[in-house]
Amino acid sequence: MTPPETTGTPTRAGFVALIGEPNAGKSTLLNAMVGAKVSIVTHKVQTTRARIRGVAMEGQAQIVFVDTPGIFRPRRRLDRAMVTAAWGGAADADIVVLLIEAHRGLTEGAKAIISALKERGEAHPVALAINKIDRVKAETLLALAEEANAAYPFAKTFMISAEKGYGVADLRAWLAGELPEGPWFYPEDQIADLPMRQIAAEITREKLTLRLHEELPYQLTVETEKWEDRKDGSTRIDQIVYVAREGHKGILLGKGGETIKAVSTAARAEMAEFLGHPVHLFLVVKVRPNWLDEAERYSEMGLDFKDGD
Ligand SMILES: Nc1nc2c(ncn2[C@@H]2O[C@H](COP(=O)(O)OP(=O)(O)OP(=O)(O)O)[C@@H](O)[C@H]2O)c(=O)[nH]1
Repeated sequence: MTPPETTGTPTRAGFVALIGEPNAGKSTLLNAMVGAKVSIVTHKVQTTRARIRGVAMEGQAQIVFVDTPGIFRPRRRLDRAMVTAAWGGAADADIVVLLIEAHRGLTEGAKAIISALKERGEAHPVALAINKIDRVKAETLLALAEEANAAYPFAKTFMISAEKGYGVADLRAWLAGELPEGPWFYPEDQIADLPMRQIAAEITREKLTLRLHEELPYQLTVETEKWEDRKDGSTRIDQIVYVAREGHKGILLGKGGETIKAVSTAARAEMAEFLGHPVHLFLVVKVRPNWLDEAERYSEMGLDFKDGD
């Protein structure tokens, strides 16, 4: 086969939001499309504000899965307000995939999500994935697909079993083809540990917040620059704390660097606990005056590093 780069196949990249009731199988599906490492991590972290749950490569396309953080987690009936709030994540997405469970059918929760999709006048394509098809008969499935498509004009319907892997490749290939043409968001060698990089950045940010209280400069971001799993079982993590002004740098460093040292110690301990092995953390504070432009760029990408939300 001719390599893609010589055929002139354009690269594609974009964001996909998986939505659905708790237990619909979102994590299992993500796992099947991205790789096991990712959802083990994301399952542990429910409070992180980082929204990237994983990145899958499909041919020349980079599919970035974004989360709808915490919103669909509560184990009670979905009400309108919750569903509406969930769009924080889905609004950033180029494509939305609604997961429903084959054996449960079009539940009240699923209907509430569909109403919200309609109310919003969702402009992006919404695909329906009927999951857990291993649990029902074919006739049931067809009837459910019909019922759901009568309720909403889904761009496409997939019948899948996230657990057994049925239909997952088809869904992924379709998603890849629907994404807009454009350059990839992330270098390929960062994809596997991207969610972990984000979680590590969130941890440092949280420690900064705890330490600095209201002194915390509003314009502050933490980025994980390097992530290196070492042969001795430890991980080296290099992070940059960006501030907008020289004066902020002083606040972060503290007298004789004591503030940043304390933050680093606390953050390292939490990262080590999270990963279950030793961590070497290196923090650098840098001034990036054009931070606001950058923030806009990140928020376009579905990342949310802004303060105060
Ligand atoms: N039989 C069957 N079970 C599945 C399938 N996909 C997922 N499950 C099971 O359904 C349960 C819920 O799956 P999760 O992936 O955790 O669901 P989720 O939507 O991420 O749930 P929340 O994290 O609560 O939002 C798990 O016990 C899975 O093993 C499937 O295709 N077939």
